[in-house]
Amino acid sequence: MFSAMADLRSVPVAPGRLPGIGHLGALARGPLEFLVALRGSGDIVRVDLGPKPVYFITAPRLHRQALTTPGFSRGRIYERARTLFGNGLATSDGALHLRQRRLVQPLFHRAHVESYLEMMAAQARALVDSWEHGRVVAVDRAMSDLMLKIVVNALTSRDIGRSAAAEIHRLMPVIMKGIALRMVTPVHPRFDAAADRLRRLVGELITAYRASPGDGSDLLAMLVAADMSDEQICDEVVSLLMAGTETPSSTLAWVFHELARHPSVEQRLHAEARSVLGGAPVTMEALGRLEYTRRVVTEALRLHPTLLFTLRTTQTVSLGGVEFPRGVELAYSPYALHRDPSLYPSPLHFDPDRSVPDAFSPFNFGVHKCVGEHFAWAEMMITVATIAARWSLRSCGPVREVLAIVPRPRSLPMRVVAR
Ligand code: HEM
Repeated sequence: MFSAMADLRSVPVAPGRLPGIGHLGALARGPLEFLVALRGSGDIVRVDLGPKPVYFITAPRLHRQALTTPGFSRGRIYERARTLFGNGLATSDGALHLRQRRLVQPLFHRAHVESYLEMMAAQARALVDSWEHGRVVAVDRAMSDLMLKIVVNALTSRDIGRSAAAEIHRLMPVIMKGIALRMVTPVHPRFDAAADRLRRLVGELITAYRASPGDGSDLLAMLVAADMSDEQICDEVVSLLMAGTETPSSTLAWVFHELARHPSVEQRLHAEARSVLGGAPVTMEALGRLEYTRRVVTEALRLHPTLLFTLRTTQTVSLGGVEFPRGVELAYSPYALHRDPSLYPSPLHFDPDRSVPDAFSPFNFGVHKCVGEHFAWAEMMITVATIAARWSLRSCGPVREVLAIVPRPRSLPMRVVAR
């Protein structure tokens, strides 16, 4: 029968392919540059990274289409992540994912997030109160620590969670540091010990919550009250710790890096933080008035997003005029999509005044859209405004971007200057 669809052989192959190793060499030489350059070869481009080719979606309209059409599962990165972190919302797929999404999503509704604003503001204030004029602080580490504190506090606010919280703070940096290596190696003793301990610790917390449910106001109490096994709750907690710390902390580190390079942006931001917050308690309504702060964070999310997501077809799917049979690997890079000059003129320029197109969605589209989006906006806006109202952070030298799930500054020492 005649089909207007082209088959896989029609998809252009990325330049730099070598016999035997495919594109591994080109990718190793400059992974970020390689991904950004793919769009020059077509809307969908074949990359050979092992025995099976991966088809990279480079056109923003196809990216949205792929995420909102049935026929895709999450692909190889998530399969690997599942063996390490279990079947929580951030890694699960299909019917199990939908069931979990129905249970977890209500916990992140605006109204619930509102109940955490005071805690978020108190944590951000404690950080800025600990700084002194002239001191150099590791802003990347300060942001990771703050974002972890906020998630852990939202998860467990009761006394029985306090000692567990301290240990989670010790374990998470070990896990986050080892994750990239552990994804490609069969063992990693430090990572494995920390991940095991984390699961045991969360298991003990769940037992304590079941024995004494408390007033049910924190996330763990709500998970325990939902219809889930202990193992499933443990997977959800690990999932939230993993998904809920790295991305906002990296985004915030980039915000302060960009502010130091753009004094006029910084001035506007500072003026807004003072006039809107001005010592008043943080409310959703006040966050809504931090319009310029939102633009600054949005621009950091555009320029410094997640590197890569994978997909796999679960049935025959038509995309961009090509017919993909079942079992084909696809991928897309928000990092590359957000640097497409047809959508973002002068894409490397940090410009909070640029207008963003519908295709822009740092929290993604479709069934896996970030469940923590409201939470993330609240904690990031509160952090930026709280710091900006008191301090200016000055650069201490050049900053290198490192390859990671969310490419982040290698280290970000900055000098704290009183305003
Ligand atoms: C700057 C901050 C954040 C960004 C840019 C971000 C981005 C994303 C993106 C792009 C996805 C979709 C992944 C996919 O398609 O497979 C996602 C999913 C998810 N995020 Fe976030 N996220 C952020 C903060 C958070 C926070 C603070 C939490 C929780 C406290 C969170 C929890 C999750 C979870 C559980 C999922 C999986 C949702 C699902 O598959 O149903 N995220 N996030």
